[in-house]
Amino acid sequence: MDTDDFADVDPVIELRGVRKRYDTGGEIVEALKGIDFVARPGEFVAIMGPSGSGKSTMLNVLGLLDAPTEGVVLLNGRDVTDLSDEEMTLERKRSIGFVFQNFYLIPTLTATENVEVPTLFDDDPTAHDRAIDLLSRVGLGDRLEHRPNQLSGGQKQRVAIARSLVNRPRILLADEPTGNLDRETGRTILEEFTRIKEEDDVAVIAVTHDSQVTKYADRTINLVDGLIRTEEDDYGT
Ligand SMILES: Nc1ncnc2c1ncn2[C@@H]1O[C@H](COP(=O)(O)OP(=O)(O)OP(=O)(O)O)[C@@H](O)[C@H]1O
Repeated sequence: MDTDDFADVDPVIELRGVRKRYDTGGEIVEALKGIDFVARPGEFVAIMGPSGSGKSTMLNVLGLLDAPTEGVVLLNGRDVTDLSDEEMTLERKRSIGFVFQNFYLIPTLTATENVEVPTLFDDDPTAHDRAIDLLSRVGLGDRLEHRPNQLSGGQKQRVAIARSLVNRPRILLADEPTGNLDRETGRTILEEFTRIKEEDDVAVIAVTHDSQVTKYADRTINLVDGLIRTEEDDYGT
């Protein structure tokens, strides 16, 4: 798909004029200083930038984990900026999956049970089969009953990816997804992201310091001091 094709697709998430200020006991830190950003289904966007430039803050705002101080967040075209915490949690659960650098798997649960965790309160009889299917898709069909300490780093990250997809999100947010992995394992995770965006039409957005990630991304946003400084795409424009 080139940029023009993407321009016809409605954004799944959009930030308009987003500012985020933190008040740390009198000292005001402005982590985001006016961010305009759009992600569409089926694209992979990398967010890079120096330490303290606002990457995690931006990811938290995109993930509805943190509300902007100013500006608007649109999810599937709907303004979700002023929703209550409860509504926000529901929207997050419906539309957004998270993958973190440290995997955050529960050590006492098997791979399948870990993938099922986000569905635990849903009384959804299909969740178990979906968990098995997702684990098979990420190449762990023969590791279903393994616990995290019986899995390699890359396998743990793949369990975390399967878990992030169990509620069929439209957006996958990843915070340093290759940060704790060797280069080759990181590559398999990035190939997984590519497959997910293509097959499931998910928007994948990853914060990273790893230049390998940008090779797989369709676009790379560079944040500097709370602002998008440059944007590069791989569409040849
Ligand atoms: N909860 C918070 N309270 C106060 N200040 C915060 C908070 N979270 C972030 N900040 C500040 O906002 C700025 C941006 O932080 P942020 O974590 O978004 O940067 P980052 O680009 O993700 O950095 P890193 O690459 O080191 O993780 C920094 O100056 C940071 O100190």
